[in-house]
Amino acid sequence: MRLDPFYLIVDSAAWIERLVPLGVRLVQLRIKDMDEAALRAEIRAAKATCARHGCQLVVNDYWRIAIEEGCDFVHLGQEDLAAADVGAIRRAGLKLGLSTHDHAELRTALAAQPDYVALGPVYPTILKKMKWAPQGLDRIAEWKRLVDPLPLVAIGGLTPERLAGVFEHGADGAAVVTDITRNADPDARTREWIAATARWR
Ligand SMILES: Cc1ncc(COP(=O)(O)OP(=O)(O)O)c(N)n1
Ligand SMILES: Cc1nc(C(=O)O)sc1CCOP(=O)(O)O
Ligand SMILES: [Mg+2]
Repeated sequence: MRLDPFYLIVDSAAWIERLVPLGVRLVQLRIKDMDEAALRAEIRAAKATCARHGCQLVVNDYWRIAIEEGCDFVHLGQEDLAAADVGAIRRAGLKLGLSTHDHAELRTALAAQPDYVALGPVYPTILKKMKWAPQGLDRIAEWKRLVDPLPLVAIGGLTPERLAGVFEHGADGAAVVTDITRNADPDARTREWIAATARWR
C-alpha cells in the first residue's frame, strides 16, 4: 500500500472541512473526550468531506464506531490495540495503522499485520506528554529496515524544515498536528506541507 507522504492529524471535522480542500490526501481524525453521539457526528462529517475531496480518512482510537460508520482506515496505539478486536476490524475490511515507540511495541505491531507502522516521537512534541525520548533520524532508518515492505510513518515535532531528514532516512509518510493547527496561518502552512512533500509523492 502507498500512503501520501503528508499525513495531517486534526481534532475536528471543522479542521478537515477547512484544510482538506487545499489538497490534503491523507488525514486522521483524532478526537479525545467526546460523547459518542457527538463523535459519530464528527466522523460522519469528516467522512463526507473526505469523500468529496478524494482524501483518505483515518479514524484514531474508535475502531468500533469507525466500522459502524463505514469508515475504511483506523489508527491504534498499543493500548488501543490490546483492547481491540483486530479480526473484527479486518473482517469489516478496514485498513489498520499502528503506533510504535520501541522494539517490543514493534514486535507486537508487526504480529497484528498492520497496513502501516508509525514511529514516534521523532522530535520533541508539545501535543502530549510522552514517556519516550525523541527517537532521532537514525531510528527511522532502523525501523524502515524492520518494517519493510510496510510503509513507515514518522510522527512527533515535524515541520517542513525537518522533512528532508525524515524521508532521506526512510520514512514514507510524515504526520503532523501542531505545526499546522497552532500555526498563525494554518491554511498557508498546509500548502507549504503539500509543496514540501511533493518530491516524495
Ligand atoms: C500516525 C499516528 N502515529 C501515532 C499516533 C499515536 O497513537 P496513540 O499512541 O494511540 O496515541 P493517541 O494519538 O491516541 O493519543 C497517531 N495517533 N497517529
Ligand atoms: C499523537 C502523537 N503520537 C506520537 C507518537 O510518538 O506516537 S507523537 C504525537 C504528537 C504529534 O504531534 P505534533 O506533530 O504536534 O508533534
Ligand atoms: Mg490511541
